[in-house]
Amino acid sequence: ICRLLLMLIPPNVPSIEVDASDVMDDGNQTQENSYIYIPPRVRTQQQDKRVQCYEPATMKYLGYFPALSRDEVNDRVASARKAQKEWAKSSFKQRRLLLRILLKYIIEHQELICEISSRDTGKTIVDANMGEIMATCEKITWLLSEGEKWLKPESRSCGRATLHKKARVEFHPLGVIGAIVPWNYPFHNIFNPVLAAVFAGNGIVVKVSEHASWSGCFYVRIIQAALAAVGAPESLVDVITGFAETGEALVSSVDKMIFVGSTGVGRMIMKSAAETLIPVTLELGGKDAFIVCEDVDLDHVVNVALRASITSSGHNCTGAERFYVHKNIYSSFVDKISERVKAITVGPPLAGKYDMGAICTQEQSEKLQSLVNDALDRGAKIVARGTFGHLPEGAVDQYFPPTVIVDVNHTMKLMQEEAFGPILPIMKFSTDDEAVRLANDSRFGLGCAVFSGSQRRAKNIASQIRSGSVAINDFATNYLCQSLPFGGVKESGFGRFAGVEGLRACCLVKAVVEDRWWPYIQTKHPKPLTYPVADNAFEFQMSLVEATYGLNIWDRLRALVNVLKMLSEQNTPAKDNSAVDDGSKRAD
Ligand SMILES: NC(=O)c1ccc[n+]([C@@H]2O[C@H](COP(=O)([O-])OP(=O)(O)OC[C@H]3O[C@@H](n4cnc5c(N)ncnc54)[C@H](O)[C@@H]3O)[C@@H](O)[C@H]2O)c1
Repeated sequence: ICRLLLMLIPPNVPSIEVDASDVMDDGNQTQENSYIYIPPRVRTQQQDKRVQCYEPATMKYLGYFPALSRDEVNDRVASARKAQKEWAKSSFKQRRLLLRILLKYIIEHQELICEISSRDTGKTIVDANMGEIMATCEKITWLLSEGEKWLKPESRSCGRATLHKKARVEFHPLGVIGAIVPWNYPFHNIFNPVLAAVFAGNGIVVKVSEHASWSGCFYVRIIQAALAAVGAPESLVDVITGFAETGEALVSSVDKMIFVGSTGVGRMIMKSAAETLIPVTLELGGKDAFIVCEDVDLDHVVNVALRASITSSGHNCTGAERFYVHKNIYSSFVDKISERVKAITVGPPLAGKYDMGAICTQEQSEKLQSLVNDALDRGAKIVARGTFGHLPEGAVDQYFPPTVIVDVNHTMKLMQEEAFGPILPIMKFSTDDEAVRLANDSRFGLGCAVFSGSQRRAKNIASQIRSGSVAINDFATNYLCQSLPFGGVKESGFGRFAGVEGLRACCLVKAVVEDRWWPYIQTKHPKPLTYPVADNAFEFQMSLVEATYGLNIWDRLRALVNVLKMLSEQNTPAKDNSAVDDGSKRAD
């Protein structure tokens, strides 16, 4: 009752001021663009020294940030390390206040956060709100209510040999965590590792993507303002900009790496981490299956399928990328989804009401087209595409409409490689076993969704899919349950970054034992085992093992009697051990 009453009293959470004047001074995309960015045809690299930022939806130039050198990265990590020494002593009360301040700011500034994300990535503000804000608020709320519970020392049972002990696991901060993150959710991708790391008492330095540095450099101001408000050093959390070299420098200077990105780069991160032997969490690509049995409510599933593949222009690691639909409803599913896709409007998200925005990079747009071309060359057919709105001149190549493709099979790259875009390839299946086989025929294993009118049938299929998560009769809702771990298997990576497992993965997990009845009962080595060991030491040890662990009570009792007998006998210490000088002589 007290808890309930307390919930009715709004907590006194201070507000923070974050200067956004420079980021929002020219945010209206309906205005004439005077400065259009033309990205170089070759991929930008570290030697360019600058990370150039532009709006994917309009190609309007946003500015640049430095590509930090190894020394500069080391300096940033050193500052975070210094700050962490202080923060490690903070109470959970102080850490919760930090989270509440952030939550308050986020809720009061949703529009600002979403517009900035939209400008930097090309997604709509509705998608930004769903993917950036909601997921982050869920994480904060979960940490507020359960974070301390999962980081408190946890009692563990003692074994038979250590009945006189108390055992527990303690969760200490690791130090400074490094995170290298992609561009798809620039707000959430920063907040997600930062919240867990800082709540567990760590410092953290996040290397943002070269394709979403502009927003990242604003979002970190929010975190630093909140740190200042709770009296913590601002350098505890930092955001750094650059390309691969900057990322590599980060890997070699931190105590743990959280990498979220492509499988290829994940491999490189693991190699670099081997040098300093730090733990790594690899959250890599996906090619999630979306299985639809014949007994579903088709209209409902079509709605979910569209969100699963088109949200955030399809830039989702757990986006639905392979649709397997039962042969009995295959045609109706294809017809319904095609009709809906044709009505989806695509355009610059801040210039009008569009369902889907731009593709974040031109490179990504080209990759989507090449996957589609490969499929078409091998006999696939496009049955529906979304509708373009008024596309800004100079940014036309940034748009790729949602595309429904049929007659696909697993020889096509489209069914094997991650697309990370709004493409819906649909295949039919005849039996549940076939659906499982098709879903598992992938290098990736991140998420999966299974739909059936029978919950039991859906669960049965889901249990056979080799993936880090599965949503039954829904899509990716596991990500909104922030108590759950998130991560994959196979080429989707390993380690978990959300939930209890993700929070504890930010910790030095320390096993501690101490005497239960100190100082009255302590470990005392039995006489035959004290140095120099007795002649019957091995016999004694064997009896001790049987008396402690034997399966049969009579054998255990017999062994116990033996143990007691040997203890009571005069234990003759092995004589003349010093004579063993050349390794060949044995004591008498
Ligand atoms: N599993 C997940 O949770 C998850 C979530 C979001 C995105 N992703 C994946 O991210 C990918 C898309 O993002 P991306 O194109 O930005 O990925 P990416 O792998 O190209 O880049 C990710 C980050 O790694 C950095 N980087 C590149 N080379 C590096 C190196 N040698 N050493 C250190 N850092 C280096 C980049 O600068 C960037 O910040 C997709 O594969 C997607 O599935 C996974």
